[in-house]
Amino acid sequence: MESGRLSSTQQALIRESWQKVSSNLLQHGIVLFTRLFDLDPDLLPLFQYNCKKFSSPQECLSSPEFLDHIRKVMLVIDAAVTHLENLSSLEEYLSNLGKKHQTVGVKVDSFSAVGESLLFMLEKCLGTAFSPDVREAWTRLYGSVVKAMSSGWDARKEGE
Ligand code: HEM
Repeated sequence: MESGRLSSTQQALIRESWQKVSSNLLQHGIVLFTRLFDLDPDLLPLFQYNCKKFSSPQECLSSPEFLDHIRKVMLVIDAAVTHLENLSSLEEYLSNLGKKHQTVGVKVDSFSAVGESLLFMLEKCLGTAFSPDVREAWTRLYGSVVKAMSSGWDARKEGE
């Protein structure tokens, strides 16, 4: 995860745009995950707490355990924004996080829908301030996070 891939201008754009999102992480996280289930409803069954499957995205989005997952996701992104200049310090944590997601049945491919949902949420939050340059900066940052998480995947277990 080379922070060199993000220019200092891109880092500034990310920090500035995240300020608005971080004023209410949960609220914006709900926008992200609502979009994610629209894009890929098949992700819903991966979220089970006490072995109970949700019957609809709405039910999932109102469960306290799932709201906690939303907070967890947003805090990981927040940590990436805080460590823009030294993203490699998060590499080991993210690789382990990837491993955990493989264990619960997530496929690496599903992270692209998460990325699209992240951009959707940012656009909703920022409106016209979500310029092509801001989009490009976020696409790069998210790409680095996914790359680090994917390094935790054991290719032999994929598809099991
Ligand atoms: C395809 C999308 C995803 C699915 C289906 C998914 C699913 C899960 C599940 C089932 C768990 C375990 C239960 C729980 O803690 O709620 C979990 C844990 C977690 N997820 Fe995700 N997740 C996804 C994306 C992400 C992303 C993009 C991030 C961060 C960038 C993330 C961060 C976390 C964290 C921090 C935990 C807690 C890990 C721990 O207990 O140490 N998840 N995820």
